[in-house]
Amino acid sequence: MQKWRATRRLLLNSYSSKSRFDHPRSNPISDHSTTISRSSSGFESWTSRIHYRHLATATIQRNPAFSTLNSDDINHFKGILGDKNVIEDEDTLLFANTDWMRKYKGSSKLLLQPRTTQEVSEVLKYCNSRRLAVVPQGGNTGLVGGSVPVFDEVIINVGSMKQVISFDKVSGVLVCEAGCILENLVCFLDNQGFIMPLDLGAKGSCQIGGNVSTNAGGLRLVRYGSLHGTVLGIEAVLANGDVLDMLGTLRKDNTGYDLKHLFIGSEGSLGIVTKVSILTPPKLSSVNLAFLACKDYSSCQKLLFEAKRRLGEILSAFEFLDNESLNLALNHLEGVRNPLPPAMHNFYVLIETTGSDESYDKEKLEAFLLRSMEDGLISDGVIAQDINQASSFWRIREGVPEALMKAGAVYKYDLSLPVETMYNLVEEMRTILGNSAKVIGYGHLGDGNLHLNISTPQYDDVILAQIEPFVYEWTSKQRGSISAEHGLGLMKANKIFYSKSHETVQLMASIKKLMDPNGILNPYKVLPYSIVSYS
Ligand SMILES: O=C(O)CC[C@@H](O)C(=O)O
Ligand SMILES: [Zn+2]
Repeated sequence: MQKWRATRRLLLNSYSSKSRFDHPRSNPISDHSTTISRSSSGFESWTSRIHYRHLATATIQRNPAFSTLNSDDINHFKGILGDKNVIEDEDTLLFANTDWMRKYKGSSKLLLQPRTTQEVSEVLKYCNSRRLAVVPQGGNTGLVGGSVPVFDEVIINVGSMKQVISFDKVSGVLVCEAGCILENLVCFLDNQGFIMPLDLGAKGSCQIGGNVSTNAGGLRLVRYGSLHGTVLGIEAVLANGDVLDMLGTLRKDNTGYDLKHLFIGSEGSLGIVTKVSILTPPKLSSVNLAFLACKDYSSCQKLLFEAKRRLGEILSAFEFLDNESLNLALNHLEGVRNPLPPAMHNFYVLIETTGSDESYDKEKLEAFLLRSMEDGLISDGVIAQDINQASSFWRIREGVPEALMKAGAVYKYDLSLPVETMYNLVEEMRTILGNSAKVIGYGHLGDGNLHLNISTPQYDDVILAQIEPFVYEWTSKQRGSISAEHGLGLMKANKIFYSKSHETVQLMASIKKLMDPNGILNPYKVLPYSIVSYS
C-alpha cells in the first residue's frame, strides 16, 4: 500500500528555470538600500534574549596593547568617510554588536561604512597606526561569534560596497564588491541565465565578502565544490592599508603562490575582502526536488551512495534531517507542514536534481526513487510539482536553525565527519544527555557535514560540560573537522587543536603575525589568542 501510494505521488513535474522562493534569515541589516537600520522598538525584547556568552569569552582579556577610541579618531574617520558613514547611533550599534544567535555581544562604540576600497584602505591604515582593533562585518549572519566585536573593536561594515562590477557570459565570471547580498547576486545572475555556485539559508542577508571570508558551504557544495574552487580572484586590504589586487578572472594561473586562498575562510583575520570574482554555472532548465522518508540512518547513507552513482551529474543537493529536526520545524515555524502523511519516520532526505533535459532528468530521478523504494531505502516520498511546493520543502530544511532559535537555548556544532559514523555522535549525545536536552542532527549529508544542535530551555554550564569537550574529542578521533563550514570565530578559536596539528597552527600564527603585525584584524578569533602574542 505504502509503496503504491508513494509511487503515485512520485509523479514528476520539473519546476524548471524559476528560482526557488527564498526565506532569508530575519536580519534587519538585509535591507538592500540602507545598510543598517532597525527600529528601537524591536530591540527591547530582542536584547533581553542575550543571556549567554560562550565560556571562551570569560577567559579572554582585552589586549592592553590596543588603543581606546577617542574623539580625534572619530573626527579622522569622518574626514575619510563623511559624517553619515561614521555611526555612533546606539540602536545600530546594538544590532552590529550582537550576533545572529544573540549569544555574543561586544561593546563597540563605532561602526564605519566605507564605500570604496580606497576608503577601506585609509581606515585600516589609520587603525593600524593607532592600534585600534577592528571587526570586519558583512551581513552579521555568522554562527560562531566571528562577525561581532568581543570588546570595543571598531566595526567595519562593507555593506555599502554592493556593486556588480562585471559579468562575462562566455566565461560565467562575475566580479562584484564584497557587500553584495547573496540573494541580490542570485537575482542578477538569474536574469543572465546563470546561478551562484553557493546557496545557503541566510542568502537574504549574508554578503558575498562574508561568504568568502568564512568559506561558506551550503546546499550546493555537493555539486559545485567549495569557494576555494569557484572563487577565481579577490581584492583584499591588509591591516596596514595595502591593497592586494588578486582580482583575476582566470581559471588557470600558476604564477607563484595563490594567496587568495589565505583570505578564503580566514574570517577577516588576515585582511578585509573588498572585491570578489567568482565562477558561476549556467542556469539549467530542469530542477526537481524530492522530499523522502527513510526508516534509519543506514538507509540514508545507502541512498546517498546510490544517488551519486545513479543520478550522477544531475545530483545538485542531498540534505538530511532527523525526526527531531522535522518536529522542531513543524512546531516553531509558521505555515510549515509535513509534506508526507503523518507517520513516524526517523529520517528525511531532500534530493535535488538539476539538469538540462527535462524528460531525461524526470525519468532518471523517477527510476532512481522507485528502485530505492523497492530496495527499502525509502519508506515514503513526494516530489515537488511546482516551485511553491519546492519552496515549502526547502523551508523545512532551511528553517531548522530559525526553529532552534525559537525553541530556546541552542549549542551548535558544525562538524565534518565520515558519513558512515557521523550519526553515532548524535545518538551518543542523546544517551549522555537523556531528558535534559533535545539532540538534533541534520545537515549536508552529501558532503559529510553534520549540524549537531543541542536544544535546552536555557543555557546551562552543567549541560555544556556534558557536551564539551566530548563532541570535539569524538570528532578529533574520527579525524573530522570541528568547523565544517561556519568557521571558528570566537566560539572555537581555542579548539583549533582538535582538528589541526601544533605545527600547522604555529605556521598559521606566523602568517597572521606577518600580515597583521599589530593583531588589529578580528582579534580573539580563529586562532587561540595566547599563541598570537603581540608586544
Ligand atoms: O544552525 C546550524 O547548525 C546550521 C546552519 C546552516 O549551516 C544550515 O545548514 O542550515
Ligand atoms: Zn549548513
